Amino acid sequence: MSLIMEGVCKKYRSANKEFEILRNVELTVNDGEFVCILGPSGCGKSTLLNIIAGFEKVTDGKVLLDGKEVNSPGPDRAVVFQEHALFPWLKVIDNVEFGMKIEGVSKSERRERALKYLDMMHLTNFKDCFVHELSGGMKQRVAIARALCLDSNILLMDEPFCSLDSQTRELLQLEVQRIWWNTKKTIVFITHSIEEAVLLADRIILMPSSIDSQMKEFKIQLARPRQIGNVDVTYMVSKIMKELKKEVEKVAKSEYDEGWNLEKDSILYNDNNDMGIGL
Ligand SMILES: Nc1ncnc2c1ncn2[C@@H]1O[C@H](COP(=O)(O)OP(=O)(O)OP(=O)(O)O)[C@@H](O)[C@H]1O
Repeated sequence: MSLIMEGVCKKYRSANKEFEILRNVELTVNDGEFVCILGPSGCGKSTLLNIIAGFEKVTDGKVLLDGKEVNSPGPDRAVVFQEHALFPWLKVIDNVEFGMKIEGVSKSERRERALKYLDMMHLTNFKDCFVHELSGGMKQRVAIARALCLDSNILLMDEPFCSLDSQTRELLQLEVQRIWWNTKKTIVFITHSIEEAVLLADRIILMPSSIDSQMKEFKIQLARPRQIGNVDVTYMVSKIMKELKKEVEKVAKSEYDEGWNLEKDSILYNDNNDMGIGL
């Protein structure tokens, strides 16, 4: 399923003030493509994803899924959030079945699909547990299984691994690559981690700090599965890091003062800062 954003603008109004978050966003995600979205904090990544999900309305422009305009949430899009958002009073399997129940999927089919995706996420032995009995990584795997069960064509993921430790994160990055490989779903994935984006994406979109600037795009044409530390991965990470640093610096300048400079003012870049021989 292809996704097209045409001239998308988003403004929020609060206390009689208007805040322009997105201006004339043009974005195409092809059928089966894995796109990661990077950008400095507050640049509008979640807003963009929420618009695609149908949780937020555009102020101007439109979002098309296979040519059909998106105005509200729908079964063609499943979302995985930063926090797992599971129901603590339901068992794992009931959490996974919940979305399908809302959609009116029959009981037997619900169970069949839930077991299939719990198996895919290596959670079969935990299907009868309650949420508090699971680790953070397991909870997020349940959330992914719940999203996959909906059999949507597009999977929208908003920093799904940001609250996990690095080992669990690496495991889930592998799982997501495997799922994408097996299901060929179109995935839009927001992250703050350049490494994560380079490991996962076919294409990375770097959102600018200012709505006056254009988005930048990086094609990641590396063989999979990709590994952190691989020379080509490291090269792409440093290339994108340079661009992201510029955007982060712009945000810092606007939040601190115009004279602020990453190289000059950051303790790690300043030769005059004696941090001791232990560092
Ligand atoms: N409902 C809302 N009403 C008013 N302003 C909002 C609303 N939602 C988001 N914003 C503002 O829009 C801007 C973009 O927010 P958004 O969460 O999309 O950014 P982000 O790039 O995802 O940030 P982060 O990386 O920190 O999660 C922020 O300045 C935020 O305060």
